[in-house]
Amino acid sequence: MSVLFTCFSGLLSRLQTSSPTVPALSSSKSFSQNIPSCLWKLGRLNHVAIAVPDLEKAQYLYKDVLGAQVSETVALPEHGVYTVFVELGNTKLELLHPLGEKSPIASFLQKNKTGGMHHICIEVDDIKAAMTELKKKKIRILSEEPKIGAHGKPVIFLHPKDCHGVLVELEQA
Ligand SMILES: C[C@@H](C(=O)O)C(=O)SCCNC(=O)CCNC(=O)[C@H](O)C(C)(C)COP(=O)(O)OP(=O)(O)OC[C@H]1O[C@@H](n2cnc3c(N)ncnc32)[C@H](O)[C@@H]1OP(=O)(O)O
Repeated sequence: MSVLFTCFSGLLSRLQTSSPTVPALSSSKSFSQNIPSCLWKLGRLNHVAIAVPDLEKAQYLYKDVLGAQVSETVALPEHGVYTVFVELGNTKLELLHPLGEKSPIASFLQKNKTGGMHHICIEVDDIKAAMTELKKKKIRILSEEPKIGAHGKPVIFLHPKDCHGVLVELEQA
């Protein structure tokens, strides 16, 4: 009962705050088709990841030129990356550099020689529920199970071709 109430009040607040450019609910669809899922929800933007060909130069840019707080380099062999986090207050940047021959960042940098935005990471409140629903909606998840990500929490990646050209990481909040 309380779940239903939460869903319904969430729907009402979305309807009340929706932008005028968002099309109104189609009267041809039944009301139940438009009830948003309530098993899991998106949270805040955790980070934006940037693949860089030279980690030291990128650290220099963010720390010494732009004056940001920049972490030490951490190796994450399970993901095939070196990571550096840049603290921005409301979110973070994650600088990524290839580690090992099979690194996903290596193939990305082959196509984007000077580096570029690699993925965005959004927090979710229930990553398993998210996986179940996204699979039903035919969004490709790039691993069978969540992996432990840079913050020691479970993460999954969604195929960029199913997310309008952006590789999306979901992290358990
Ligand atoms: C530590 C952790 C954390 O933050 O917690 C991390 O960051 S780990 C960060 C590193 N880990 C990951 O990225 C894991 C998830 N990534 C993957 O599974 C892979 O990198 C894929 C995204 C599936 C891409 O695989 P692969 O490079 O073998 O395929 P591919 O080069 O043929 O790419 C297939 C198509 O996707 C596009 N594509 C590839 N990478 C992309 C990206 N990052 N953003 C947007 N589009 C991308 C390609 O241009 C290509 O499009 P066209 O066909 O149109 O040319």
